[in-house]
This record gives sequence, C-alpha cells and structure tokens, in this order.
Amino acid sequence: MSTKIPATVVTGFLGAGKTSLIQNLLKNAKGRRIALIINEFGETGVDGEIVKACKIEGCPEENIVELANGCICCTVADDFLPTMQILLNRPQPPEHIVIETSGLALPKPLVRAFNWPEVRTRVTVDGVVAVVDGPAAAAGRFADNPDAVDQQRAADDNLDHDSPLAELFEDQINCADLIVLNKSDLMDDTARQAAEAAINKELQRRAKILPASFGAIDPAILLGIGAGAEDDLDSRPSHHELEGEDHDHDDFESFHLDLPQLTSPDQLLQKLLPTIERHDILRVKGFLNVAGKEMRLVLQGVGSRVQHYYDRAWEAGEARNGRLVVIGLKGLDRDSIARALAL
Ligand SMILES: Nc1nc2c(ncn2[C@@H]2O[C@H](COP(=O)(O)OP(=O)(O)OP(=O)(O)O)[C@@H](O)[C@H]2O)c(=O)[nH]1
Repeated sequence: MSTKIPATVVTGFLGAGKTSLIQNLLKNAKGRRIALIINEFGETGVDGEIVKACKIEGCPEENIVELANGCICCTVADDFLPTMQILLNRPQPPEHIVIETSGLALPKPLVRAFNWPEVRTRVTVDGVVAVVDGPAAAAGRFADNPDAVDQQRAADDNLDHDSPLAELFEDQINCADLIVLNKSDLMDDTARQAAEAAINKELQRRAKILPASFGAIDPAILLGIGAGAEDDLDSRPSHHELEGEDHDHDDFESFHLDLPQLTSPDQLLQKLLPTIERHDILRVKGFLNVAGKEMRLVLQGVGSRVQHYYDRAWEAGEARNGRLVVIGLKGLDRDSIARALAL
C-alpha cells in the first residue's frame, strides 16, 4: 500500500474565493497536519498574510509557504519543486499539502510537475479543485464575446486566441476533479443555473459541481478525492497544450500603490469604486492604515464588488504601510489610476 502524501491543487480565477476556501479547510481540518503553498500574481503577497493572520490552530506559520516569483505554472522547476522537497524533508512531513495557484495560473503544468521523480515517489495529486466565481460566470464574464474577439483580432494580427479570461476559465475547469460554484449567497436560482450552464458549456470531462458560499465545503469532500491526477493528464484538456503549455501572462498586468494613512475607509472607497469601473480593474487587494485604529484594514475588490474588514492588530515595530495590489488586463493606465486614488 502506497503511503504517498496527498496534495490538493486549488485553482480558479482572480478573486473566485480560493483563499476563502482554504481558510475554511484549515479551520476545519481537525488537527490534520496540512502544509499550504500559496502562489500569487503580483509581487506583493496578500493571501499568505491573510491566512497567517487567522492564526489557525494546527496550522502554524511555518506550514504556510509563499511563492511570489511569478506564476507557479511557469516557475515549477525553480520554485515549486525545491519548496516541495523542503516540505518533504522536514523531520515531520505534512500529512496533506494544499497548493493555491495564482488566479492566472494553468493547473495542468503544475499537476504534470508531480511526475518529477523526486516528487512522484512521495506525493500524489489527490485532486484538483477549481473555484468559480458564480456571479461572474453567470454574467458571462468568462465567456467569449464573439464581437470583442473579432475586434481584438482585427486590431492585432498576432492575437489568434480567445479572450484571456475565457481561456483561463476553460483550462481551469477542464483540469478539475471538483468544481466549486462559489458565492452562492450572491446568486438566485436563475443566476445559479446560468453559472452552471456556463461551466457545462466548456466542461469536457466529468467533474462534480458543488455550490458553496465562501468556499465552505466539508474537508471530508475536498480532501481524499483520490484522483491520482498526475497519472490522468490526458483527460484534462488545455488550450495551451499546442503552445507547449506556455501561456501569456502578458495578457494581464499588476502593480502596487503605496497609500498614506486614511482618515476613514470611505475616503478611499469613494475614489476606488469609480476607478475600478472606469479602468475595468479585475482585482484589488491589500492592507490599509486607518487613523486611530489599532487594527490593520484588509481591502478586497473583485470587479466592482469591494469588501473591507479589520483583520488583526498592527504588530509592535511593524511599519503601518498601506499598500494595494491592482490587477487588470494589459494596458492598465497606471498613472491615471494612481492619480485617481491619490489621497
Ligand atoms: N459574497 C461572497 N464573497 C466571497 C465568497 N467567497 C469569497 N468572497 C470574497 O471575495 C473576495 C476574494 O476572495 P478570495 O478568497 O481572496 O479569492 P481568491 O480566489 O483567493 O483571490 P486571488 O488569490 O486574488 O485570486 C474576498 O473579498 C472574499 O471575502 C462568497 O462565497 N460570497
């Protein structure tokens, strides 16, 4: 009987709810020793910081490893494999490994990396979980708009692919064993059906679709799928196969903005909401320093939906720097976004 350590790959577009799902998983892991590898797009790590701030029992900070040097699917050899080896060579190796890929990553090259000899003998991919932003799928955010694609192609002869959002969506769900239709709390029956239809239209393999809010899925369902995905790559079609799995991060870009102390969250929100709309910003996230508050403010924006909450007290000696990561399709007008958000 093999005693390979199971690993779960969590994929899904920017802001779909991957970190929320993992937080919920860790909180309900009932003492199971889970190591978490987090990869983010953009040079500033926010997700890892948020999970660490939860101080989840049984998940000490040293079990959370952040890979911030690029998209995990393109840096497997440099980043991911050495990290895995360090985890596996610990005196007490993890009982389960969870990998949160960046919202722009292709899961398949990562799954393929589990066939590397040093990893293959000790770990198996128990399952690939794709988290889908239900309301965004229902609104057709990941569907190709034929007119827009034609216009893009007309404007640039080199562009021979579908919209980058649609391609990622298709690759992510078609690598999955379990698809989490997240943000159910924001969907009525019609929206849920539209989201499921959007998934089924592109899904080319059998995968269970499970609705959830904030990724709250019983760990007994998430873990222990037993897929052995590294042995089953052929049933996981990818757009990027023909391109040697290369994919174009140049379709997206990210930058960060340093922000001074706020008098109140509203001071920023009033400027942020119209700026997100005007520049079609896909994702904003980060930490802010609010005058008179001992706690750090987390700000999370997915499209035009923005949330904020205080997560933990600033620590003694910690610089109370406000910083937001901004992600969008290539061509973001950084200067005018910075000007619009200047305080
Ligand atoms: N209403 C609602 N909000 C959600 C749900 N799941 C996540 N969110 C919110 O959506 C935002 C993004 O959630 P994350 O869990 O950080 O998403 P992510 O996929 O990890 O994001 P990236 O790592 O940036 O790609 C946060 O503000 C969450 O609170 C949900 O089921 N319902």
